Amino acid sequence: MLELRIERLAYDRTVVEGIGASVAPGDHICLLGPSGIGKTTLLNAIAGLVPWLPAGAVIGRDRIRLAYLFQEHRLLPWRTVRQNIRLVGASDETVDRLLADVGLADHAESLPDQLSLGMARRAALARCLAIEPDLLLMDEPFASLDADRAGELRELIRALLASRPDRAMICVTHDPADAAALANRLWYLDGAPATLRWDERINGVDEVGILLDRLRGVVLA
Ligand SMILES: Nc1ncnc2c1ncn2[C@@H]1O[C@H](COP(=O)(O)OP(=O)(O)OP(=O)(O)O)[C@@H](O)[C@H]1O
Repeated sequence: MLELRIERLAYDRTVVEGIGASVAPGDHICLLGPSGIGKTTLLNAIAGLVPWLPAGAVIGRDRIRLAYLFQEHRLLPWRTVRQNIRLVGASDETVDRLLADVGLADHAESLPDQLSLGMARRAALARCLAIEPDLLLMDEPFASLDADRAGELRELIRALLASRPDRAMICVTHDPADAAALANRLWYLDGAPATLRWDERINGVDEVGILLDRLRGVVLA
């Protein structure tokens, strides 16, 4: 689906370098790493939001549909939830179905400012799904939510991923619980400049625990 050959991502200094990896349909990747290491920068590069990245750094993106759930909801504040989702080309019927899926059936005509943080994030997720993405990128989708809301949203995303097995996902997170719930592959970004120190396929919560123990070994080594 995607081939990453990213030599360098730099602002005033090089943040990330030497990323070589491929992403296949059905990959559910959690991208972990210390704060400020470059996870969002890498996700942005994958999304095509780093304009100076040379052609050939991310191969295959032009052949897939991609949606990005940003940390902020990025809904247009002067449009209703329905209008925001219709902007990506969804019919009213699709909007209603997706809003029901994310538990916002009663909020189609609300403005984003009338929603709580968690509700706005679910509305943004519905907009992502309206794109029918082959690859769903998410940047800390559970950040700033209380444990109950985060758990609900995690469960919702897990169910949505299960409903279309060939869809791929890359989710930036700090929380190993997200990896346990959502991932079948873990990436760990670390170093200065940062690179993928770790790229492991996983399968099941026990294995996540074992891998995270090994990962702690890598981090502490
Ligand atoms: N637009 C920018 N201009 C200059 N430096 C930036 C910019 N965006 C990010 N950086 C720097 O690049 C580094 C990586 O930032 P990035 O947001 O990608 O890290 P992260 O791993 O996603 O962090 P966090 O886990 O805290 O969200 C940081 O040192 C950050 O200060």
